[in-house]
Amino acid sequence: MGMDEVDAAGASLAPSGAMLADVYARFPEDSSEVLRVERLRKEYLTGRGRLVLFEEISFSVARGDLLAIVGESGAGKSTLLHILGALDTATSGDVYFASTLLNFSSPRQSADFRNREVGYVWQFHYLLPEFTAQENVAMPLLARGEPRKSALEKAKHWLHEVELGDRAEHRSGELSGGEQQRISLARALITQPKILLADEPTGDLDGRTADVVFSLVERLHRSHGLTSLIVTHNTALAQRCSRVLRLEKGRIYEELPAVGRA
Ligand SMILES: Nc1ncnc2c1ncn2[C@@H]1O[C@H](COP(=O)(O)OP(=O)(O)OP(=O)(O)O)[C@@H](O)[C@H]1O
Repeated sequence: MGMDEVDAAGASLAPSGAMLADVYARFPEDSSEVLRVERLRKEYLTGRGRLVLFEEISFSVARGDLLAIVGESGAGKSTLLHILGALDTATSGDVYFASTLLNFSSPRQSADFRNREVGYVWQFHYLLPEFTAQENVAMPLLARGEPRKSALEKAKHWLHEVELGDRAEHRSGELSGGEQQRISLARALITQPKILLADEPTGDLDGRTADVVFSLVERLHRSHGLTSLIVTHNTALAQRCSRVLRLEKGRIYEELPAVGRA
């Protein structure tokens, strides 16, 4: 498969240091660029010296992209996803969200960005086993202070969206791995995030269950007009995405679409 190194798109950029509040004000509905990464570098200082994970990587993500991030174990895929979701910071380089530089001056500001704009699904679901499926899905809204009744109503709706409407009262610990992952997808989407970030969402599941969960991600991605970035080792699932970015030896490459892929 041929690979082309990705270039940053040439759209105009907001002035450096623009405040987070601007993100909301400046997100025009017809804007097609959701994320832009410019010359991103991440390194760790370890006991054995400097570990450069990636350097000078640049790419942009358009609204509606279903983008797979692939690469060898240890290539830095999770780290990249964490930086894009404001859970980690780069050593240098910039991340723009809707043309505005993410430049948080406090942990509270970055938490606010995450809570409003980003939905996360992890390989391990992090559901609270003693709480019902409905309560788990409602959790991000309850954490924001939304009244319990309306948070639970919305959670019921999202459980239907992931085809688990009949499991609302079940404790999450009583459900299967695939069902728990569908609940964590509903929990990620209940806040109606602008981007969905998923780190190996099917990594813990058998092949058939992985297919069910991924098909659900595809359907919700389409029906809710999401922009989704998915780290995966599963090449068959990656090939079902609209774009595939490969992290390799500290650089990022866009894989050309397979012949015949839509
Ligand atoms: N805080 C840290 N300090 C030092 N090294 C770290 C730290 N966090 C991660 N690393 C190293 O960075 C590298 C990339 O980790 P990362 O989890 O991003 O890779 P990955 O591509 O997602 O791997 P996998 O596919 O195995 O999950 C690893 O070698 C890891 O040991």
